[in-house]
Amino acid sequence: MNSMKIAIAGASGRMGRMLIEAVHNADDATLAGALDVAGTSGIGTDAAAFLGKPAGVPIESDLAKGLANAEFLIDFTRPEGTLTHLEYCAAHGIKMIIGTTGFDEAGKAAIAAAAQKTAIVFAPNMSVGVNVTMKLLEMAAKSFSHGYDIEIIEAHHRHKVDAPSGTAIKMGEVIADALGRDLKDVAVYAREGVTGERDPSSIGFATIRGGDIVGDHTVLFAGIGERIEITHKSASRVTYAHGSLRAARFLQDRKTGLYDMQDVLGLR
Ligand SMILES: NC(=O)C1=CN([C@@H]2O[C@H](COP(=O)(O)OP(=O)(O)OC[C@H]3O[C@@H](n4cnc5c(N)ncnc54)[C@H](OP(=O)(O)O)[C@@H]3O)[C@@H](O)[C@H]2O)C=CC1
Ligand SMILES: O=C(O)C1=N[C@H](C(=O)O)C[C@H](O)C1
Repeated sequence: MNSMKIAIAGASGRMGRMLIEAVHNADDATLAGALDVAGTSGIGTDAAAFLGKPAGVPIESDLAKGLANAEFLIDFTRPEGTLTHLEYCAAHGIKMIIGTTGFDEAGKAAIAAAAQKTAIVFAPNMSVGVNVTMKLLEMAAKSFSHGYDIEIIEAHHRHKVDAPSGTAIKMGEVIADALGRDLKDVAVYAREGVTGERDPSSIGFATIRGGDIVGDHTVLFAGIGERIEITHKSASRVTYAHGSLRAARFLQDRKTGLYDMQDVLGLR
């Protein structure tokens, strides 16, 4: 069996460390590189030192050095970092698993363009549970298409920098698609002051940030006399790391193309 040679971007980050541990524990993967931002304290240190099991892989800021031995890059960083890595990976045929959230339309278009040169899985949430929840939401949205107000509530840790979460936005898109609406037309991201009555076609978002919440998402379908809540709660980031490794396995025999976790998990 060929071991997948995987590099990790954002190696010192919350997800970066979780991914390094997951690669270390996987029978079919080898840590082949690690990237982080120039000038940060981890540069030059062993990427797996925090596990007490050095891997002989230094954290690099130079992409040519950090990706010299890599077939895959798993990237959970920030949009500007991912887009820099994307250009290099597309030029060198390195497959990407992108978990970063917070891209604007131009960033998403750049990822789609790069997927003509290399194979990419791009998803705001790599957990099996969230991706199955997306299917439940599609079914629920069709059933509750009239008479039910739809609100998406998400909660994350105090360090999260983007809002609403990429997962919440994706849930909104899935629901809007199922209802034949365009999320851009119906999303309400904030309410304050005299807002007027709720537009029945709108999809509302509410964001909570606090403590060490890993990631909670609830979609509320509120009708007259009843309400339905579909909730997913992450208790550990390990599910995102394991999903990322499934995505790498899925890309093994693909050279180009843009995929998401629905493709990886056979849920489409
Ligand atoms: N798809 C999914 O399943 C999941 C997605 N995420 C997303 O992953 C991303 C990272 O989350 P998390 O690990 O919690 O964040 P962290 O802030 O803990 O880690 C981010 C890492 O990326 C590095 N980084 C920051 N800016 C750049 C840049 N411009 N270029 C290269 N590297 C950079 C950081 O370095 P430094 O510390 O030096 O700034 C850090 O090492 C977020 O967008 C989050 O929403 C998170 C969990 C699951
Ligand atoms: O930043 C996080 O932590 C998470 N981000 C992703 C998102 O924005 O949806 C996925 C998960 O909820 C954790």
